[in-house]
Amino acid sequence: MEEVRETSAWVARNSSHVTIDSSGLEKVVETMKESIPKVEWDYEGIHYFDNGPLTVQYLFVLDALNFCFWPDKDLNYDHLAKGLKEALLNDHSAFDADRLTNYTGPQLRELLKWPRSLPLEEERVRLLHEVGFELERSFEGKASKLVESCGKSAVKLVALVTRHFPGFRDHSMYKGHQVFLYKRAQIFAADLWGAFKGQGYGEFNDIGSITMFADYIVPAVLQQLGVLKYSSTLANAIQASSEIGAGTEEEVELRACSIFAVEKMRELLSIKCGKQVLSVELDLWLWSVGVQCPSLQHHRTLSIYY
Ligand SMILES: Nc1nc2c(c(CN[C@H]3C=C[C@H](O)[C@@H]3O)cn2[C@@H]2O[C@H](COP(=O)(O)O)[C@@H](O)[C@H]2O)c(=O)[nH]1
Repeated sequence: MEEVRETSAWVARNSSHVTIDSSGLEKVVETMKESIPKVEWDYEGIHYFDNGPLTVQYLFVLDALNFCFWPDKDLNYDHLAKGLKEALLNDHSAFDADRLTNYTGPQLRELLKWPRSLPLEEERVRLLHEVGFELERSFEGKASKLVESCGKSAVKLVALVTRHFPGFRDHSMYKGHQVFLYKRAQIFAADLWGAFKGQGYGEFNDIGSITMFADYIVPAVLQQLGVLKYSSTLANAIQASSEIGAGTEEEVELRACSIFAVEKMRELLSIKCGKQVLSVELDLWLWSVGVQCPSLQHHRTLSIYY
């Protein structure tokens, strides 16, 4: 994703609140010299998988809803994945395109077995409708058709998803520049690659083009590792759990600098240790470290993008 890499690098060069500490970065790479931590996709055992097109439909619905869990302190990503998996095991047609266009908030809650309103519930429902409607209109109702039309290119898949589904157009304006972050579109490609182990629906000749997925967990991990440094105002706001507005300089910098830092980490691993590693692999390792650390303080932004 050249536009994600280039625009994130531009933010990192012009950043006011977040900086990348090169000695912190080198230290982390140093610890990885011996062995690069490798985390298995679905190490948690929470995902639906049947090696076929229904898995693709599951992953697309999952990533359409893969954002903003923190406003409910008891809710997390695992609930979404497990809930959707259960729903599909109980009813194989639960994610048929025509069903997706009709879900209501209470039905979505019931599907996920969640006892109260979901964060940004109306947006979640709207995005499900958008997915169902556009899959039906352009892809015979099937996310697998969308993937098949990408000729084993993750870059094409991200382009196609963002072209057809406005809810996946994760971008911001920053100091007069358009910045592309594309977290959920890229993670969809990565989830396919991980779930299908690089084969079939998960075969992409250019998986190395995907960047890390700028969410709220990985920036916090990078900060804890000493790779990212925050201005004192930003550090205090995160510490106090104050909301950081979507599209503010602080928010864009947190996300874009994380992308840039992981790209630098990958480059350094290659230069210093001769080890070729994918940003997707670094991302999963960093994310798994973050979600296993309950005291991690992350930034709080209400957003449909991550
Ligand atoms: N960068 C990055 N962010 C990721 C994921 C994943 C899950 N990936 C699946 C793929 C393989 C694994 O086996 C996982 O099952 C979720 N998130 C983000 O985290 C946040 C949720 O946090 P919490 O509220 O604590 O549950 C939220 O923004 C969510 O969008 C990832 O891989 N990378």
